[in-house]
Amino acid sequence: MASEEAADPGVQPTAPVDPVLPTTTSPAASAASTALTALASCKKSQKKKKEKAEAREGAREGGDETAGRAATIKGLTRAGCQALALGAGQEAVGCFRKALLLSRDVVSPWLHRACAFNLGAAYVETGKPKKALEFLLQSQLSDNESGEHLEELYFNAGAAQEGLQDFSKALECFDKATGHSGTSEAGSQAGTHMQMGCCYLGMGELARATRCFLDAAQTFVAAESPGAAAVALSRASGSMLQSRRFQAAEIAGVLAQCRSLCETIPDPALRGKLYNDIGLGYSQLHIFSLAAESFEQALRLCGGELKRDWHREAALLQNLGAAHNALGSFGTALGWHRRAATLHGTLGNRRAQGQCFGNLAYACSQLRNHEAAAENYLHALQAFRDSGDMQGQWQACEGLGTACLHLGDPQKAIRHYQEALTLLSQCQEEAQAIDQELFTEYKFSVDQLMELAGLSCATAIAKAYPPSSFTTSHPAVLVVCGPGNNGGDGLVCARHLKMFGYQPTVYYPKRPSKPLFEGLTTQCEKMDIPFLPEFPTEPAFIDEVYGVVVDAIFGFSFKGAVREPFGSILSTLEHITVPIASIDIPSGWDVEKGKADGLQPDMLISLTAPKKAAMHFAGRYHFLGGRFVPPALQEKYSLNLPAYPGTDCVLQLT
Ligand SMILES: NC(=O)C1=CN([C@@H]2O[C@H](COP(=O)(O)OP(=O)(O)OC[C@H]3O[C@@H](n4cnc5c(N)ncnc54)[C@H](O)[C@@H]3O)[C@@H](O)[C@H]2O)[C@H](O)CC1
Ligand SMILES: [K+]
Repeated sequence: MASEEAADPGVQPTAPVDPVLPTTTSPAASAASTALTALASCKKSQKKKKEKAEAREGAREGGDETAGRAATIKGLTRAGCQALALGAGQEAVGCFRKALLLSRDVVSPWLHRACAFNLGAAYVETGKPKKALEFLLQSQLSDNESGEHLEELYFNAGAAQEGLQDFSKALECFDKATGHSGTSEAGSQAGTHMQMGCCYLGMGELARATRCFLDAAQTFVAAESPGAAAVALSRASGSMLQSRRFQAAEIAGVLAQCRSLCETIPDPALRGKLYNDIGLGYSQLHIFSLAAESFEQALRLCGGELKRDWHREAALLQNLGAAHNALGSFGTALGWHRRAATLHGTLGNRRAQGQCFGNLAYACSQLRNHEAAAENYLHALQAFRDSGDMQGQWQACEGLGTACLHLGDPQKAIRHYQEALTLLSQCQEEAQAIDQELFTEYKFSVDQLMELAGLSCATAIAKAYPPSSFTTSHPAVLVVCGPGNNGGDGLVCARHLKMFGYQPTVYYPKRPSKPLFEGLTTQCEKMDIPFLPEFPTEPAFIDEVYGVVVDAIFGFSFKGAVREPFGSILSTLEHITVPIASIDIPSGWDVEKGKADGLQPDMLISLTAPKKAAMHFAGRYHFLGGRFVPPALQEKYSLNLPAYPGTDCVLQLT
């Protein structure tokens, strides 16, 4: 079971994840670490740069400037460098700013630019990319500057653009930096590759990101920097896992290389962090034996009593327990679960403690100790109640019900199962409550949200199925729209697809007579989007004419057995071979439980947040769209949504 997610005590636990150290698998985490890496790299080049600036300044000040002013600039520059080296970014900014002001009265334009560069680079360091760019631009060096100086300038400008999440501009700068890197050390070239990898991650281009990280790793190995090389490999494995386009053996190879480099890293903290990331990587690959070994190695490096990282230790204990559950070595798992639960309890991580109790209960039930299982499910239930985790609560109740059945108390089991059902329906009601609140409290209108939802769908489709990937003569898309808002999303999606250069055709058999839907229909008609009078009954016909089918038939309000004409439509769609992109939920699926013998779309675009049924989605592309839930509402309902990259309206989840 996942330590970051609710316990799933009734089923085989899934891969563990680390609640303390986010991996690079979610764009949210990658964006955060992008910024950190950028700053860390800058720091190094910064230091080098300040030293050079000092040297240059010393060499050129000459007799033209008053000796006093030049000496002050020199002193300020040195103080700025020292402040940077000590991590006092603000202080450094203050020194460099004063130096820049003084340099304005100095005749040497070169000196002025050097001071502007220092200030710009310090702003990169302090996480103020906009300001950084302003001064870096003032420092434009001339063409006859040495390549190394230009490399530094472009590197910092790239880091600033990256900070502003303008990844394509950042990549342009990094590209220029590598173009001027002829004589620079291999390490700095590899650093630029790392930054480029982070940019590609931010853009959701995972294969390119992987290539950059792997290139960086190779260069770091050649430069005998095992720590940096291992970090690069760890990032590479993260993007490979996220992209789902790589074979498990390839990813395992990268993890193994990373692991062997770890042995030579002297810094125990970095080694521990990397072993943990490697363990998470192996867990995602379901290689739980190597995951458990890696977590144990990380655990041994958690630090001595004085600077022990208790939070990391708790996460590692939890992950170790989860890995042993997954291996079926329940006897071994018990000890890890108990230690994890105790430590999380001491640290006040009540929800994580509930997850550990849930895992412990599951292990006990597998060992047929149903009394211990029931006791631990009760502890889990209480912890989930305290932390407001509804999903955890119904799962614990379900586990309790099963334990009671085994203990020969069917009446008690029924009561627990009933409670589980009530909690489950409350989860569903919660999703509807968010929906309601968006309209009533936050004063959004349906058409506003529908526009954003439909735009997300068209964007995700364009990302997964670019026109060049179509085997039909035109990028023809069939959009099948149902009678509710899901159908409305489909109409908006069709309109945006047309704007993106696709050739959508709509089938819309049940049209509500409401201004919203009538308006959307007219908009499509005015854009020359054809509406089919009949649905093609032959799956082969659909396969021949269209490259993608958008399923906008039913969303989260679908209930019961499918009524006509949608029953026949869905039966036909079940037999087509071209990819189906389902909006919000594959139509015909139970919102919670899915439908094993129903539509099996190639793509799912979850709106607002993935619905429970999304767990059963087995297609290639899962996107999240509908970037409109205000932060306060996300917080109120503990949505824990991953961060969207930059200004994108969609986020690729798998
Ligand atoms: N707030 C949001 O997150 C937004 C979600 N959007 C989209 O809206 C749908 C949910 O829309 P809703 O109108 O509530 O319902 P549906 O489209 O799922 O369908 C209701 C429609 O279907 C009929 N129906 C129900 N069951 C059956 C059945 N068994 N057989 C036949 N017909 C059935 C019912 O009578 C209604 O007519 C959500 O999933 C998102 O896609 C918004 O667009 C943006 C905001
Ligand atoms: K749908």
